[in-house]
Amino acid sequence: MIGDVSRETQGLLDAYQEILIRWNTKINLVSPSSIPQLKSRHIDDCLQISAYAKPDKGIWADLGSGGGLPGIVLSIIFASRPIRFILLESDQRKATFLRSAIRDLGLSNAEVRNSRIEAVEPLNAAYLSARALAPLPRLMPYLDRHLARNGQAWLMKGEKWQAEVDEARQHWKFRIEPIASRTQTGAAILKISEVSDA
Ligand SMILES: C[S@@+](CC[C@H](N)C(=O)[O-])C[C@H]1O[C@@H](n2cnc3c(N)ncnc32)[C@H](O)[C@@H]1O
Repeated sequence: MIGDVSRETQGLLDAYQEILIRWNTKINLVSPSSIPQLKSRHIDDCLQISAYAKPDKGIWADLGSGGGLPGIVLSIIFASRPIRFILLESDQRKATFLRSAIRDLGLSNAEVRNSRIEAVEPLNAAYLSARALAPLPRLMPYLDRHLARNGQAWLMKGEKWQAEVDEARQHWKFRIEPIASRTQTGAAILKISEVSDA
């Protein structure tokens, strides 16, 4: 378990996992082989962000949400804050899943855009997240498009994160705070802000 959550929040996290498992038999939301470790491999992984991010208000854009990781997990955790979660997902079936899960969980703070990230109007998001979407050099134009000037991006990266940062630095200036993952050796959560062209 990462972080203490209320009984109500835990109930929503449990309900989300049940919905995800049910839909995963029809749509590949997460790798079927990872289902037995759904909590440790996926939910706790995403909960790490909530241990560090302290969002106060504004839009939180989750790019390439897929099965709702971390978008739905964070909208559950931050349900009592004045944050509006916008989940961007280009795959129609996954977007249908996300809308259904949001409705079933009663998450009034979350909405889905079934569109490509690069086709959505700039969101001016105070917060942004992405997990398993693309290498950092390909994420940077998305941050440039959707992150507000003083915004923070929370990117969940695998063990090659340092090489991705070095490559991204060739074209972009940004401030970075890497946080070692507690769920995957060598992986990191990158807090990125102050993005501009190099
Ligand atoms: C590998 S999955 C990761 C999903 C989820 N974030 C997770 O950690 O399980 C990447 C997701 O991003 C979506 N995606 C990829 N490129 C996209 C784009 N340009 N715009 C919107 N969604 C995109 C895919 O449809 C897919 O659901």
